[in-house]
Amino acid sequence: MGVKTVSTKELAQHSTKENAWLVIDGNVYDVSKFAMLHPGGEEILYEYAGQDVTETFYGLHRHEVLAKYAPKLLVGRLEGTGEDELSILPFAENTGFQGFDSPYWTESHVDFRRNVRQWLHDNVRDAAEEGELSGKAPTQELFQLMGDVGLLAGRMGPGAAMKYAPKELFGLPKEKFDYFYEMILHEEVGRLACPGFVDGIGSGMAIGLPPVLQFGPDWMKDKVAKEVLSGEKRICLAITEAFAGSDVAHVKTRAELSADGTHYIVNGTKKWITNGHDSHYFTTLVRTGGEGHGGLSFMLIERGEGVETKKIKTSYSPSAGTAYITFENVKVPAENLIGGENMGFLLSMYNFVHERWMICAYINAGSRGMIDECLRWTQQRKAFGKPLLSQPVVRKQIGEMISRVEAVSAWTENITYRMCNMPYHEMSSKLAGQVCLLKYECTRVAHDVADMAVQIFGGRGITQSGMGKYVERFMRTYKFASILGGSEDVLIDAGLRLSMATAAKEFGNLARARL
Ligand code: HEM
Repeated sequence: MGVKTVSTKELAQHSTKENAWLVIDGNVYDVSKFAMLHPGGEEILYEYAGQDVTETFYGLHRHEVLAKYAPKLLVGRLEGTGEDELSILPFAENTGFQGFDSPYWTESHVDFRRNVRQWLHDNVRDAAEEGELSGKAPTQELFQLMGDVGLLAGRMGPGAAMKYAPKELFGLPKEKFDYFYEMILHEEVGRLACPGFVDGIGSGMAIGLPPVLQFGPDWMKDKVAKEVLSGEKRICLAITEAFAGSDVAHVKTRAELSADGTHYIVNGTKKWITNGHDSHYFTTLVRTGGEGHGGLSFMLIERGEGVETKKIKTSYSPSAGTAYITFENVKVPAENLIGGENMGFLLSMYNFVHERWMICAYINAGSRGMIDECLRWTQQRKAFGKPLLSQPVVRKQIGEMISRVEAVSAWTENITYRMCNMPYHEMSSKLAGQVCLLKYECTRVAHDVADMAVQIFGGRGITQSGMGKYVERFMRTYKFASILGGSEDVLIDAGLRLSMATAAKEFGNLARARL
């Protein structure tokens, strides 16, 4: 459960020697007993009892002080400063959630976001912080909770997954669920700012289950989607190899069909597989035919004999379960083939639009979170006798962050609107180029935003605990978004090529002549 919310009235009642509470960064600490042990003296703490001492505190202590004492002294969070509430700082939320009109966001979306944020705060935030630091995988209990509330199905998006979703997702009837609601889910998990853990709670599923849902046989959908979306089991997408990252056509893992046609024997390795270490199922790209992209197929491989997974240490928390996978003479029933032999490359392209769009929503939330962090910090932190925010050079940097984030958010909304208005197969081809370019720009913005945020936070922006910890984490991990799901340099080129191809297909010879 989340921490207790302390009202300002309750805080005021704890302003005596016997009952001394202090506020630092919105957290309320009980220092009544600690005061006599305080190296800086007892009386000084009583003097400030019942008050917000954030500024004074940071003028005298290092952040580690809090990391050490907070667990013992923490009472709760002061009302109005909660991480579960919609921020009123300009641009710290999408402005459609700050009282401005929007063609996309309605009251229902506002309620939905509030409900999701509150639920994540109560059920996930503490586990996420803990898991991000310890590297432990999210628990089975948490997966089941997420299944019950529809968070797992919701992160798959509207359409096929809704068959396996509960009747309501965070109070919204599932029939009303569309890509804008889904976008809120990705943004809100992104906002937890625990990138490794957040990938651990379903990123493998969000990319590994779509091939099953879109192209798998009915038995597979009903069994696997039900188990995964209820939180009972885990699935991941096993495409990349040490030999082939974004260059999918060079995948080497081989599947040989047995002489009687009943099963395949799979041999090979996969690398950088998100959630691979803890997955029960692997949606795997294998070579069933000749060289190049025409010889690839997708199949569902269940963990069993011959399947080995080893954790890879990456820049974010091992709670993501990023794995190196070895398939050694793994026997896979022929019925586990997804979408027909040698169709794998096409199928993998088909799902990229949704995957890349999802990464955009997620990383934009991270970039926006940096605006929030910087606005809070620069009002609080004084340098050369005045708050940082009163320095034009600091305002220029934050202004630049805001302009860039607002631009990519608006572009993401625009594409989301298109997704809501075309069937899945159409969006997978028509929006392919647009989403490549969108993802390129979102992660470029994240790069610049991370850089500026660290500059603004100074030493704290490179410190893993204390005020700058989210900035440090963002700086250390935003690159995941720019590499996973197709790396930036590949996407900027593919974006234009695919858009040209779509235009030629759509408008035929006329377009070709003009192109
Ligand atoms: C939860 C609240 C607090 C904790 C856990 C805490 C803890 C500590 C610790 C561990 C030190 C030793 C020096 C260090 O390691 O940085 C220290 C020093 C000090 N503290 Fe606190 N403190 C708290 C609140 C405050 C407040 C509110 C004030 C003043 C308004 C204050 C004033 C001082 C002073 C003046 C020193 C001595 C600094 C020096 O030697 O340069 N502390 N505190």
